Amino acid sequence: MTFASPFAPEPAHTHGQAPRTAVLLCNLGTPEAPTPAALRVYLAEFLSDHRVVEIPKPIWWLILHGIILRTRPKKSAAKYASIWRTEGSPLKVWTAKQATLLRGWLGERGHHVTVRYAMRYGQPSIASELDALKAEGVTRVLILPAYPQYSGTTTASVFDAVYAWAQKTRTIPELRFVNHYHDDAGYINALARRIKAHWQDHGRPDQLVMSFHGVPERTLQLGDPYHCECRKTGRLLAERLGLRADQYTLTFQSRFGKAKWLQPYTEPTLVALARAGTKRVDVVCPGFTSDCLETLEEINQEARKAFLLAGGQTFHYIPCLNDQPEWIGALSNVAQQHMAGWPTEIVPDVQGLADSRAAAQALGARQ
Ligand SMILES: C=CC1=C(C)c2cc3[nH]c(cc4nc(cc5[nH]c(cc1n2)c(C)c5CCC(=O)O)C(CCC(=O)O)=C4C)c(C)c3C=C
Ligand SMILES: [Fe+2]
Ligand SMILES: [Fe+2]
Repeated sequence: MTFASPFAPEPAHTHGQAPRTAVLLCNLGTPEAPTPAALRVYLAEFLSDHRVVEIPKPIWWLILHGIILRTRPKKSAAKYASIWRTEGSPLKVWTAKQATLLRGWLGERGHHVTVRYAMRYGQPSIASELDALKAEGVTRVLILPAYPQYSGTTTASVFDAVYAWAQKTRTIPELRFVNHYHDDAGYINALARRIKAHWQDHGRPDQLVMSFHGVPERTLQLGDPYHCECRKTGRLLAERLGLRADQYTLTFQSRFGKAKWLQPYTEPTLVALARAGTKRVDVVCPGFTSDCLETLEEINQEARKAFLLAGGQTFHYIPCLNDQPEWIGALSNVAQQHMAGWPTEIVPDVQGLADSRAAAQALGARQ
């Protein structure tokens, strides 16, 4: 008598194979299309994550399914439609490009490292990409979140998805996790280069606003390091740009729901700056490594409108790091530091491979 195994069957032909290393670049996720139906699927998965919304599950389930998923998909779909590209959602387009460039960057430096990207919500999922890496013979995986600042709502949720996959997997690859790189010199340098290049072409603003995605203020009280890490990124970036404290402002955007979130809020700050007579602001979003809905629509459309309506004269949005070479270099450095001790040269173990194949065949195992 045989029982169904709780672990998915997997090929035995990788037994004895030399270690092979991969980097999995993990980002948030995005809807499949800018339509209410696709938004409903995306938001249902995203907002059901207890890491993202910490309200007790039964109460939240009623609010989510009774109210939010009936109204928000249509509104959000219209916003996504305004930024959608022929190739798809900007977040996915940029993340995919970063993975390709990172693979090339590491390859040119003599490392045989596979690089793939995955999305925490939607496709390609973290589980499907880890399965694909295993099928390619990868035995060591570095999980690299696309978030420089650690937050329980984002970084930890990526890790949850990896652990959930591992719990269903028989042969788990060696895993390493990058928690954060909010103060990495390469990352700060890439941001500074981005901003300086903008100022070379367009002159300087009266005020530089550094806008980070917000989180509920309660997460800070409960010990989440996110607020501190955003502040540190902001301070290091200002130092790198030679800005005085009165030349920049750090704010938090994308508030969701009625609770207090980290302050100051981005849009009210921009309105207050305009009312106080600030003529030109430049807004940069250092916590977002790819342009997405929150930067292209919320900042470059909505916040721009609010600033100009309140009497501001000039609004510049400085794009995210996206495919900037200095940024890809910084990302590759972060990855390499975390792969220390992991050989990244492939040395095929031909005899070991033949032995394990023969042994598996003799037992009738899957090939
Ligand atoms: C409900 C609570 C939310 C928390 C907490 C939150 C934290 C958080 N989010 C990002 C990065 C991104 N968020 C994006 C979109 C987005 N975020 C929320 C809600 C929370 N985020 C929602 C509901 C949405 C979807 C859009 C909408 O309906 O408003 C995106 C953009 C995705 C895209 O497809 O372009 C990013 C990126 C961080 C970094 C963060 C905490 C630190
Ligand atoms: Fe968000
Ligand atoms: Fe702090």
